[in-house]
Amino acid sequence: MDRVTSTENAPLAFLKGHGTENDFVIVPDPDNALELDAAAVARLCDRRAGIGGDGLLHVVRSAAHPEAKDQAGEAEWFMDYRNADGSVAEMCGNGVRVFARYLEHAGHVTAGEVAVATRGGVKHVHLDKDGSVTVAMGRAALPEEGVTVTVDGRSWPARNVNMGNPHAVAFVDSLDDAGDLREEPPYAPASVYPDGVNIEFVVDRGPRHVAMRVHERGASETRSCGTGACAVAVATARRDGVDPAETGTPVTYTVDVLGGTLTITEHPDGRVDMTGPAVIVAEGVVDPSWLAARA
Ligand SMILES: N[C@@H](CCC[C@H](N)C(=O)O)C(=O)O
Repeated sequence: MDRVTSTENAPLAFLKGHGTENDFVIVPDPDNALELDAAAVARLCDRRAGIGGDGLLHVVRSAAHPEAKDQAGEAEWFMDYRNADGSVAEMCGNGVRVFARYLEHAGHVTAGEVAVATRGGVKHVHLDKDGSVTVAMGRAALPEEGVTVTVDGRSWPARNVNMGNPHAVAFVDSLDDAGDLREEPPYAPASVYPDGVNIEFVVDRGPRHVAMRVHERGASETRSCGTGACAVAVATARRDGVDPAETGTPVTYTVDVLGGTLTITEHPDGRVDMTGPAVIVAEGVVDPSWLAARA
């Protein structure tokens, strides 16, 4: 049974937003009154039968959510992130920028700094006056073990990078090498990634400039992935023999995604910042009879 609310089928307010065309259904629920189970999330994210999105941003006050209560002192709002298939993820880089844009849109915060609680810890987001949004993503973890990524019988060595969520970054000759990722999903070993993995395919575009495609865990191919772009920038820096911890100088990569461009800076202490757009495109109400039919 799909469960959108536990007690009633009241109209469900939503917004739609995107960051470099990584698009999200936004569901404001300050008091955590809704019971959004996996099936309900998948219905809302369905591009034909629902609203459509790569994921869903459930906007809840940290104090009202059992997974975020301990972050409430630092961040008033919790991004309860769900993938399009209804699965839960630790972090979403584009999502947290769009989440901050929503908080501004709704009048909960003004332009400037906002702290957002996530399953990957509190993220500090800066809403710039020029419309771009920068998020301090934290540090990347790069386990030494290499992994292999396979698509349709072809394999590439890949770098294992964790940005709070898992990534495998493979350097390829052409972005077309990955083929039709929606038809033929890529594979990376479950022994390394027991909870699944986001897989990025990367080509060089110029000095400190790359382009990527991504197959997201729980969402198939998307037009952008913020945590993925950070993983790609850090993996590319190491491939290029650049480590800010050794040089003492920040390094910035431009990462082109299918839906735009993200700018990623890694600092000498390992912190990674990401800058890109975040846009609210629509808001509305889900038809109560549609909700009722699904309940
Ligand atoms: N699109 C997101 C990542 C969303 C979560 C991911 N699919 C996962 O399961 O880890 C981003 O912008 O980072």
